[in-house]
Amino acid sequence: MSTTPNSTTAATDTVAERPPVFSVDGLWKVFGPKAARVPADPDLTALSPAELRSRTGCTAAVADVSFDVRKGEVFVVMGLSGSGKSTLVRCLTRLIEPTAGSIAIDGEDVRAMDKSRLRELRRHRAAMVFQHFGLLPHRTVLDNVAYGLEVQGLGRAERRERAATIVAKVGLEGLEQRRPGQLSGGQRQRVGLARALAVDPEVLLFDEPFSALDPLIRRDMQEEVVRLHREEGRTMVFITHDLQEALKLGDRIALMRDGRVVQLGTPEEIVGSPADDYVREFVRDVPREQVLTVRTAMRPAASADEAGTGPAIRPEATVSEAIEAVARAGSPARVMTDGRCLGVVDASDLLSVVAGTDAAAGSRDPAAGSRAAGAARVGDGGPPARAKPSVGEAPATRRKPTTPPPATSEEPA
Ligand SMILES: Nc1ncnc2c1ncn2[C@@H]1O[C@H](COP(=O)(O)OP(=O)(O)OP(=O)(O)O)[C@@H](O)[C@H]1O
Repeated sequence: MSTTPNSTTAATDTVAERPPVFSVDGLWKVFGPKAARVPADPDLTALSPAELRSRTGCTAAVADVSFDVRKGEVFVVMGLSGSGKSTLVRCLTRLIEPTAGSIAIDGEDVRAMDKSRLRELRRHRAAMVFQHFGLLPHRTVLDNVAYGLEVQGLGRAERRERAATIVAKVGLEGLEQRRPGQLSGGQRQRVGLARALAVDPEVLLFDEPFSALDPLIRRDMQEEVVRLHREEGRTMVFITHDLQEALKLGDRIALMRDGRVVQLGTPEEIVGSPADDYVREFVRDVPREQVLTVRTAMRPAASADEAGTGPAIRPEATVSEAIEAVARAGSPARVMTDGRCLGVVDASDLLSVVAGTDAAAGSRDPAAGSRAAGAARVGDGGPPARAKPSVGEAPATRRKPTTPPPATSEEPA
């Protein structure tokens, strides 16, 4: 099977330049009586959730949401319980029928799909990994993974061979003949993941897959997702209510509140330039130095001497890594790319990022800043602030903030 769905994507491009896989525009899902009148009536759309409920008996679980999920990105939908995450992601494949708005996958109108096209969408193009695994209890691990291939009509020998490859890929080698009841929660989740992967979908949709797992196993699974994404560059949409998980996994995060996307941006944009007080409060306790990059902190070199000496660091290195480099060298560091010095950072620049006293985090980079609020179409405003890792490349600095690689060589690591 092909395990490199994005192998045609140039290794050097950025996520923002890639075509959208999912394109969502003005999407609404309203539960309740005469739901369709809500999106169409400006008087009703202007109401708060509580007012809408008392006036109409309706809940707008998704309210005028627009975004693109781009090829090869991990797109995280984050928000507190009841903010509309599951409803939004279920609308993508019409597991929940939207009330209004448009959804396209690779340009094809999802809302216009007939039953068989929808089945094909869910089976082959956008496979879902659920929190409660959805495994068949009487089947072995191997047969659970092969199940989706059986549904696709593949012969027994071929599907078992393919399933065995995927089982090994998710670290379950040796457990092929066990039944789900004989596995730990983490192992069961791996089977769920393997089953979704087996059909080689263009997009993997994860519905809070790890929230029932204990913290260590959860971290394991997060790393598994990072590894899979690094190796395959598969497009992923990941629901979570956990900010740390969102920051760790997401190339971009859509932060939801009361059915609306209050901000959509890279982890750096969300932490460095919160769109409003709600987001600011949400990210208040995030260690900024582990999320913000030196792009945010750098300033122009004061002299040719400053531009020519000092340790070299990559623009996407975190502030935390830069602190280490500057502390070791005892001098400002140069932010280098392709042998060019983009700027420099000294201890005081870095400290102001940590303290949150830098003028407005992200303001030094014209590409930075929030690009989304409310109903505005989001994510189309050009490249994200942080240099995006290309497909197949590990964005290891952000994802493993506690073990930064040394970043002090002349050739930035
Ligand atoms: N079938 C339904 N009928 C009526 N209201 C619903 C239905 N499903 C969801 N809702 C409401 O829609 C809103 C969004 O629910 P949703 O499950 O999408 O939130 P969520 O962010 O995924 O929450 P959680 O993290 O708890 O799963 C909530 O107010 C919920 O009560």
